[in-house]
Amino acid sequence: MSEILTFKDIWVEYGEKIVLERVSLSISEGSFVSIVGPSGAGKSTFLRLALGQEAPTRGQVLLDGKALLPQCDPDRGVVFQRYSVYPHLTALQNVLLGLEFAKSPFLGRLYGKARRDAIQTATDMLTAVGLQHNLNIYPSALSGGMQQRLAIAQALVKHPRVLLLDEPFGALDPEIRLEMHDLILRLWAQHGLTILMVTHDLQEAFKLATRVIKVDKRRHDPHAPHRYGSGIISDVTPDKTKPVPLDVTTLLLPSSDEV
Ligand SMILES: Nc1ncnc2c1ncn2[C@@H]1O[C@H](COP(=O)(O)OP(=O)(O)OP(=O)(O)O)[C@@H](O)[C@H]1O
Repeated sequence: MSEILTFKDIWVEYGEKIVLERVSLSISEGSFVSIVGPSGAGKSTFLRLALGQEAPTRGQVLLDGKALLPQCDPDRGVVFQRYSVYPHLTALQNVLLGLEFAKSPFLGRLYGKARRDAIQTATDMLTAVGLQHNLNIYPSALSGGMQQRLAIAQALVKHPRVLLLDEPFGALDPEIRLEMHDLILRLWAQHGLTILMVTHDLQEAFKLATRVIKVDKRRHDPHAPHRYGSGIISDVTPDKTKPVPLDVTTLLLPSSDEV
């Protein structure tokens, strides 16, 4: 499998605070990578780097071997835990808007056949996530799970190659979470996506991902906690032939060459 995203010796610093240090990682096209780690370890920062929303202080992020442009582009789509969708637009308008801006960046509006085609594409995408009966509903009238389905449709309609998920199921009930797991695995396979997902839920990470990466500090200075940043302390390939063990924390213990 070819590499799609590469992080080369990344450092992220905010003033004196070092958030990430010496992070190097290659992500193969088609993989499902989950990033786990304690709160504040820099997981979302990782996603912002992959999205191009933020540039590293040092090091490089490459997409297909080329430096990432400091902006979002159609190659990457993103879904956050909440507030990914526009509350004043219906489900259909939310998904359509992305297509209109992709095809008509200045006006953000399509006309005639181009608009009819875009409406069909948006409807198909909403059908793929199970929202075909809610096209004209506003997000406030959708359940949390349905809002996340809408956010996924909005991200996928532009056919990104990389889908970035920041705790996408974190606010959902356990039963809805399981439905969303099935949905995301189906879309991952159908669309040939590469997925990078941040989650606090280790069971979720091991169930969904083909690779689980833990970020945490490799070294601590008790007098100056901001002095050292997080790095990759373990990089695990879950065994998909076996059920996820109840206690997966032991699988994420740092290997001696990673500390
Ligand atoms: N723009 C910024 N300026 C200063 N510090 C920042 C900025 N953005 C993030 N940080 C700090 O970087 C650290 C990592 O933040 P990040 O949101 O990436 O962590 P996280 O692992 O995703 O945390 P959580 O699991 O709680 O969401 C935090 O200490 C945060 O306060």
